Amino acid sequence: MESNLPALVLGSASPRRADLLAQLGLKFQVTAADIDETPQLDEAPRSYVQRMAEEKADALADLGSSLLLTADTTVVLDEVSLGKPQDAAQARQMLERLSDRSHEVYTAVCARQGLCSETVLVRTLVEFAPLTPALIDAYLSTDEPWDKAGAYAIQGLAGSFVRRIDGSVSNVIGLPLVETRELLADFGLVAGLRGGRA
Ligand SMILES: Cc1cn([C@H]2C[C@H](O)[C@@H](COP(=O)(O)OP(=O)(O)OP(=O)(O)O)O2)c(=O)[nH]c1=O
Repeated sequence: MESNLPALVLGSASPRRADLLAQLGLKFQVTAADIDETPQLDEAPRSYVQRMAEEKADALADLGSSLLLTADTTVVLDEVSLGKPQDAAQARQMLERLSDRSHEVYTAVCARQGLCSETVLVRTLVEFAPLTPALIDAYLSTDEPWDKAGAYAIQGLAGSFVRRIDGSVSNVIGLPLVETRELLADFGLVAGLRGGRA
């Protein structure tokens, strides 16, 4: 049976995305797409993440008949994208701005097989509690802010920053599981959901 299924490839260097995709109980291979992630002038964050997910798929165009899955996540505050912090000063500034208010997290997921391509965009609203300077200092002394959009990881210590969340948590971590499962089903790949270890 399994040999009739399309081979699934996750086009991502994010270990979080690989862990989330594994939760669907599907076998897949991982390969990273290296693209220029510079936003275009006046590009809206929603358009930006969709373009990024699709350009990651474009960059891995030679995967033959495999079903390719790529994604991009950004944190949005006042209509402005907060990407990954470049240094500690930028990470601090992001966390100060996120403190005591709500922001949006968008993830775009692109599934592509041959000429067939579908992209979904998922939004989660996250409200942070007030973050004191001491708390931000302590957080910056960990590894967590690095390589994360908005300089935080909801799945780690920053889980205690979150007062309220409206929407998908997996979307914030980098791959919305409901929408990804449904997207893969559109391409005939049904989540395994067998042999769980939880
Ligand atoms: C907000 C938030 C982001 N993140 C991560 C998810 C993504 O890995 C990262 C956003 O960067 P992305 O550019 O979306 O992804 P990536 O560069 O890590 O991987 P690739 O482009 O190869 O797929 O931030 C968390 O892990 N937890 C969080 O709470």
